[in-house]
Amino acid sequence: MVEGLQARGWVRLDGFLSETDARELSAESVEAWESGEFRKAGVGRGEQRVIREDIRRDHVLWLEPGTAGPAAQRYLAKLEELRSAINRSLFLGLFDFEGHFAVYPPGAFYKAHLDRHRGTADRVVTAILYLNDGWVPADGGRLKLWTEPGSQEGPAEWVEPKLGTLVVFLAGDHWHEVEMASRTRMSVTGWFRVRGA
Ligand SMILES: O=C(O)CCC(=O)C(=O)O
Ligand SMILES: [Fe+2]
Repeated sequence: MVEGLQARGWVRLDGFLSETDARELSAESVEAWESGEFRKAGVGRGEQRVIREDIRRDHVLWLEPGTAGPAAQRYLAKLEELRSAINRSLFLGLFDFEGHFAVYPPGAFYKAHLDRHRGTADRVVTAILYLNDGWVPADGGRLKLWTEPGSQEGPAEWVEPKLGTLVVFLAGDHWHEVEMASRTRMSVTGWFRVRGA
Protein backbone atom coordinates (compact mmCIF):
# COMPACT_ATOMS: atom_id res chain seq x y z
CA MET A 1 0.00 0.00 0.00
CA VAL A 2 2.75 2.38 0.96
CA GLU A 3 4.50 1.70 -2.36
CA GLY A 4 1.29 2.43 -4.28
CA LEU A 5 0.83 5.66 -2.37
CA GLN A 6 4.40 6.66 -3.10
CA ALA A 7 4.24 5.79 -6.80
CA ARG A 8 0.79 7.14 -7.70
CA GLY A 9 -0.54 9.15 -4.77
CA TRP A 10 -3.49 6.82 -4.30
CA VAL A 11 -4.14 3.17 -3.61
CA ARG A 12 -7.11 0.87 -3.25
CA LEU A 13 -7.14 -2.39 -1.32
CA ASP A 14 -10.03 -4.85 -1.21
CA GLY A 15 -10.21 -6.83 2.02
CA PHE A 16 -8.24 -4.40 4.18
CA LEU A 17 -10.52 -5.64 6.96
CA SER A 18 -11.68 -9.24 7.13
CA GLU A 19 -15.39 -9.78 6.51
CA THR A 20 -15.91 -10.47 10.20
CA ASP A 21 -14.19 -7.29 11.34
CA ALA A 22 -15.87 -5.18 8.67
CA ARG A 23 -19.30 -6.58 9.59
CA GLU A 24 -18.74 -5.81 13.25
CA LEU A 25 -17.70 -2.27 12.41
CA SER A 26 -20.71 -1.93 10.17
CA ALA A 27 -22.96 -3.11 13.01
CA GLU A 28 -21.49 -0.43 15.31
CA SER A 29 -22.25 2.19 12.68
CA VAL A 30 -25.83 0.94 12.20
CA GLU A 31 -26.41 0.95 15.95
CA ALA A 32 -25.17 4.53 16.34
CA TRP A 33 -27.19 5.61 13.30
CA GLU A 34 -30.35 4.03 14.64
CA SER A 35 -29.92 5.67 18.01
CA GLY A 36 -29.68 9.09 16.35
CA GLU A 37 -26.03 9.84 17.11
CA PHE A 38 -25.14 11.15 13.63
CA ARG A 39 -25.49 14.73 12.47
CA LYS A 40 -25.60 16.32 9.03
CA ALA A 41 -22.12 16.81 7.62
CA GLY A 42 -20.95 20.35 7.10
CA VAL A 43 -18.58 22.08 4.74
CA GLY A 44 -15.68 24.12 6.19
CA ARG A 45 -14.28 24.05 9.67
CA GLY A 46 -14.97 25.70 13.03
CA GLU A 47 -16.84 28.99 12.75
CA GLN A 48 -16.98 28.60 8.99
CA ARG A 49 -18.77 25.27 9.09
CA VAL A 50 -22.09 25.35 7.23
CA ILE A 51 -24.62 22.79 6.01
CA ARG A 52 -24.66 22.81 2.21
CA GLU A 53 -27.07 20.20 0.90
CA ASP A 54 -26.22 21.21 -2.65
CA ILE A 55 -22.64 19.99 -2.01
CA ARG A 56 -22.98 17.04 0.36
CA ARG A 57 -25.83 15.11 1.95
CA ASP A 58 -24.09 12.63 4.16
CA HIS A 59 -24.37 12.37 7.94
CA VAL A 60 -21.37 11.82 10.17
CA LEU A 61 -20.38 10.65 13.62
CA TRP A 62 -16.82 11.43 14.73
CA LEU A 63 -14.83 8.55 16.21
CA GLU A 64 -13.57 9.26 19.69
CA PRO A 65 -10.84 6.79 20.65
CA GLY A 66 -12.12 6.69 24.25
CA THR A 67 -15.75 5.87 23.48
CA ALA A 68 -15.65 4.06 20.12
CA GLY A 69 -16.87 0.45 20.12
CA PRO A 70 -14.45 -2.51 20.03
CA ALA A 71 -14.52 -2.91 16.23
CA ALA A 72 -13.84 0.80 15.73
CA GLN A 73 -10.96 0.59 18.24
CA ARG A 74 -9.47 -2.30 16.28
CA TYR A 75 -9.78 -0.36 13.03
CA LEU A 76 -8.10 2.68 14.61
CA ALA A 77 -5.27 0.40 15.78
CA LYS A 78 -4.80 -0.88 12.23
CA LEU A 79 -4.70 2.66 10.91
CA GLU A 80 -2.07 3.43 13.51
CA GLU A 81 0.12 0.72 11.97
CA LEU A 82 -0.52 2.13 8.53
CA ARG A 83 0.42 5.60 9.78
CA SER A 84 3.80 4.40 11.05
CA ALA A 85 4.44 2.43 7.85
CA ILE A 86 3.73 5.53 5.76
CA ASN A 87 5.98 7.64 7.97
CA ARG A 88 8.84 5.13 7.78
CA SER A 89 8.79 5.06 3.98
CA LEU A 90 7.53 8.45 2.92
CA PHE A 91 8.77 10.68 5.75
CA LEU A 92 5.47 12.53 5.83
CA GLY A 93 5.58 13.13 9.59
CA LEU A 94 1.94 12.17 10.06
CA PHE A 95 1.19 12.57 13.74
CA ASP A 96 -2.41 11.53 14.18
CA PHE A 97 -5.69 10.42 12.63
CA GLU A 98 -9.13 12.00 12.85
CA GLY A 99 -12.10 10.22 11.38
CA HIS A 100 -15.83 9.67 11.36
CA PHE A 101 -18.47 7.18 10.39
CA ALA A 102 -20.43 8.44 7.39
CA VAL A 103 -23.91 7.46 6.26
CA TYR A 104 -25.27 8.45 2.86
CA PRO A 105 -29.03 7.83 2.88
CA PRO A 106 -30.59 6.96 -0.50
CA GLY A 107 -30.26 10.00 -2.79
CA ALA A 108 -27.23 11.43 -0.96
CA PHE A 109 -24.00 12.42 -2.72
CA TYR A 110 -20.88 14.52 -2.23
CA LYS A 111 -19.81 16.78 -5.09
CA ALA A 112 -16.21 17.00 -6.35
CA HIS A 113 -13.79 18.38 -3.78
CA LEU A 114 -10.34 18.18 -2.23
CA ASP A 115 -10.06 17.09 1.42
CA ARG A 116 -8.41 20.23 2.60
CA HIS A 117 -9.87 23.21 4.32
CA ARG A 118 -9.12 26.59 2.85
CA GLY A 119 -5.82 27.97 4.12
CA THR A 120 -4.81 24.76 5.91
CA ALA A 121 -2.64 21.80 5.04
CA ASP A 122 -2.97 19.57 8.07
CA ARG A 123 -4.90 16.78 6.33
CA VAL A 124 -2.24 15.03 4.29
CA VAL A 125 -3.56 11.52 3.63
CA THR A 126 -7.22 10.45 3.32
CA ALA A 127 -8.30 6.90 4.21
CA ILE A 128 -11.81 5.64 3.47
CA LEU A 129 -13.09 2.21 4.48
CA TYR A 130 -16.39 0.97 3.07
CA LEU A 131 -18.88 -1.06 5.07
CA ASN A 132 -21.53 -2.20 2.60
CA ASP A 133 -22.28 -5.87 2.29
CA GLY A 134 -23.61 -7.10 -1.05
CA TRP A 135 -23.16 -3.80 -2.89
CA VAL A 136 -24.03 -4.12 -6.60
CA PRO A 137 -23.41 -1.67 -9.47
CA ALA A 138 -27.11 -0.75 -9.60
CA ASP A 139 -26.76 0.67 -6.06
CA GLY A 140 -24.63 3.55 -7.47
CA GLY A 141 -22.67 5.42 -4.80
CA ARG A 142 -19.26 4.91 -6.34
CA LEU A 143 -16.31 7.06 -5.38
CA LYS A 144 -14.83 8.82 -8.41
CA LEU A 145 -11.18 9.58 -7.78
CA TRP A 146 -9.29 11.65 -10.33
CA THR A 147 -5.89 10.07 -10.62
CA GLU A 148 -3.84 13.03 -11.83
CA PRO A 149 -2.75 15.38 -9.03
CA GLY A 150 -4.67 18.64 -8.99
CA SER A 151 -6.79 17.69 -11.98
CA GLN A 152 -10.55 17.46 -12.13
CA GLU A 153 -10.46 16.20 -15.69
CA GLY A 154 -8.73 13.29 -17.29
CA PRO A 155 -8.42 9.77 -16.00
CA ALA A 156 -10.36 8.68 -12.97
CA GLU A 157 -10.79 5.55 -10.93
CA TRP A 158 -14.25 4.40 -9.85
CA VAL A 159 -14.51 2.52 -6.57
CA GLU A 160 -17.57 0.62 -5.42
CA PRO A 161 -18.09 1.02 -1.65
CA LYS A 162 -17.83 -2.69 -0.87
CA LEU A 163 -17.47 -4.20 2.58
CA GLY A 164 -13.81 -4.12 3.65
CA THR A 165 -12.44 -2.06 0.72
CA LEU A 166 -10.02 0.70 1.69
CA VAL A 167 -8.98 3.68 -0.44
CA VAL A 168 -6.05 5.87 0.55
CA PHE A 169 -4.86 8.99 -1.28
CA LEU A 170 -3.00 12.26 -0.86
CA ALA A 171 -5.66 14.62 0.45
CA GLY A 172 -4.47 17.79 -1.21
CA ASP A 173 -3.81 16.23 -4.63
CA HIS A 174 -6.75 14.12 -5.66
CA TRP A 175 -10.15 15.55 -6.51
CA HIS A 176 -12.93 13.10 -5.77
CA GLU A 177 -16.70 12.84 -5.52
CA VAL A 178 -19.38 10.42 -4.35
CA GLU A 179 -22.09 9.67 -6.86
CA MET A 180 -25.66 9.34 -5.68
CA ALA A 181 -26.53 6.01 -4.11
CA SER A 182 -29.91 4.35 -4.25
CA ARG A 183 -29.42 2.44 -0.99
CA THR A 184 -27.90 3.49 2.31
CA ARG A 185 -24.12 3.72 1.98
CA MET A 186 -21.85 3.44 5.01
CA SER A 187 -18.15 4.10 5.51
CA VAL A 188 -15.47 5.34 7.84
CA THR A 189 -13.61 8.35 6.46
CA GLY A 190 -10.60 9.99 8.04
CA TRP A 191 -7.34 11.80 7.69
CA PHE A 192 -3.77 11.40 8.78
CA ARG A 193 -2.55 14.83 9.75
CA VAL A 194 0.63 16.74 10.29
CA ARG A 195 0.98 19.11 13.19
CA GLY A 196 0.10 22.77 12.92
CA ALA A 197 0.32 23.16 9.13
O1 LIG B 1 -17.10 8.08 0.95
C1 LIG B 1 -16.39 8.38 0.01
O2 LIG B 1 -16.19 7.61 -0.94
C2 LIG B 1 -15.73 9.74 -0.02
C3 LIG B 1 -16.05 10.62 1.18
C4 LIG B 1 -15.36 11.95 1.10
O3 LIG B 1 -14.88 12.35 0.07
C5 LIG B 1 -15.20 12.78 2.31
O4 LIG B 1 -15.87 12.53 3.33
O5 LIG B 1 -14.42 13.75 2.26
FE1 LIG C 1 -13.44 13.83 0.47
